[in-house]
Amino acid sequence: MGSFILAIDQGTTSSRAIVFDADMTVMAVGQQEFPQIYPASGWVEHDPEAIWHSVVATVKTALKKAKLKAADIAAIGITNQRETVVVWDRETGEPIHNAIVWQDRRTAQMCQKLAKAGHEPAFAKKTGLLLDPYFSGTKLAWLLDTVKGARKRAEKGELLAGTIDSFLIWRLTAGASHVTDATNASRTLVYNIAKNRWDAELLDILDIPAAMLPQVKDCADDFGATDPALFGAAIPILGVAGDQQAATIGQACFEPGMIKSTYGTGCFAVLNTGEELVRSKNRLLSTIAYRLDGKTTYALEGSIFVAGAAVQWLRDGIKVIGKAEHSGELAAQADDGQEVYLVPAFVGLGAPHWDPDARGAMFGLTRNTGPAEFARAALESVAFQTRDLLDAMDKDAKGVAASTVLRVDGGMVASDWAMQRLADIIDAPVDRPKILETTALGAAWLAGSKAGVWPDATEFSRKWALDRRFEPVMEVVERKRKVKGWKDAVRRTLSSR
Ligand SMILES: Nc1ncnc2c1ncn2[C@@H]1O[C@H](COP(=O)(O)OP(=O)(O)O)[C@@H](O)[C@H]1O
Ligand SMILES: O=P(O)(O)OC[C@H](O)CO
Repeated sequence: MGSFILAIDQGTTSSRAIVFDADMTVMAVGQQEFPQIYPASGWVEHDPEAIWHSVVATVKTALKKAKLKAADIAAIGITNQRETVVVWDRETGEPIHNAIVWQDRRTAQMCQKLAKAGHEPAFAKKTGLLLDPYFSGTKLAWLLDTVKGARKRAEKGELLAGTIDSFLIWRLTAGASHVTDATNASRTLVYNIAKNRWDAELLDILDIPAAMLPQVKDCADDFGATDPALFGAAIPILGVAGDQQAATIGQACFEPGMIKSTYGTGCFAVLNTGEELVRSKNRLLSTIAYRLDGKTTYALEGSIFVAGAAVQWLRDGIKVIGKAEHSGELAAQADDGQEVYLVPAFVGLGAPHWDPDARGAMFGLTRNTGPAEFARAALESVAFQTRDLLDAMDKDAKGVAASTVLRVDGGMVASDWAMQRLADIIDAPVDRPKILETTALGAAWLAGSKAGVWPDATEFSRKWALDRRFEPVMEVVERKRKVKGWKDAVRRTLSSR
């Protein structure tokens, strides 16, 4: 057996495969973007075949770049965009529909109906989540309601369902393994996080046949082995976690009270609450941080749907920048005298507002407003939203968030300007680690420690290394004025329902 670890990071906009050596150093990266499909306003889909091909291609690229063979890899760790759901045929492995992506709002009405019927408390108590279209449950119900004959076929055991990890493992193992891990299960709206099992009552409410769901495993576990025909030899899959939980692990947030915030397409702040399942009174999510050796560690999570996506909008939507990395430079040129706010509710608002019907808005525009003010407003919106999450966490977890440094990662943290503004707005230090592939690192640690080639959590935590700390420098008066302006902008953007 080799000593290298391969992480597959299947994200919202691209798939990545990363080879790490036994010292946890990145040796090679394969990356491929795939198309986003927007069939209607607020709808977002992915072609599961495009995802599958991108994963196989990036694994091959990473192995080639690292000059390694499949037999050199000790284990694979998989991490993935969460909540996105696929239904496929057990015999052929073919999906019956495109994957419905976490950002998709098509089940907003279904969620409203369920809430009106009085079901929200049961969902919240058992899953730690809210009745929002974000989660997999109502998306799966929609597929069963909409694709002809799907529910009957699912009842007969002909169709299987799963989040992206589950679909990939099914394909990687040539149909030998229909499994998922506890973190991915905790995002489905039908998994009881206190009892650690699929919940019969919730499945019944959504009319989802239990037979189509995967077996739920620990995050470091035996998930099956890859079909030798794919990469030349069978490789064991020993680690799986949803990408935000994998980033929590990769940032070594193993102690209660530690927080990481990841800035990819969206932004997800996760606070480790230890073995205690903390219930939020401020509309945050209770979720599973990880489950190791049968022991569950819980977290409070704040989920923002648009972070790096606001930078993509600057680049692809209004075309004021040519590349994402130009956004900070442009924002730095903005006129201090103009107070321009962007509330990027392009797909509604997530925590703590949970308003699927809100849509984006800008405030404070004048004749002088130009590209620089748009760029600053987009980057600042990410900082303001993070502040809202940390405020909510602080209330739920009794002052813990206020006393903690924020560990950050994800594509957007490459921007020094955005990170400095984040520290200024949240009024706390922001730590950027040396390894920015934190999500992949977390998945690799799960697989590597299970395979016995990587160290335990304590040693892994010791190796976490700081690249740069951003300290807040903004004047108190300016921060207060800006935060007040933001709150006002959000109030005016929320839908009236
Ligand atoms: N230098 C930068 N400044 C600001 N935003 C950036 C920068 N580089 C990348 N981004 C943003 O980061 C996001 C990509 O991050 P990534 O972690 O790869 O996301 P995902 O896993 O959601 O696909 C994109 O939305 C992009 O606009
Ligand atoms: O693909 P990312 O990094 O934007 O993460 C997506 C989240 O898992 C959605 O919950």
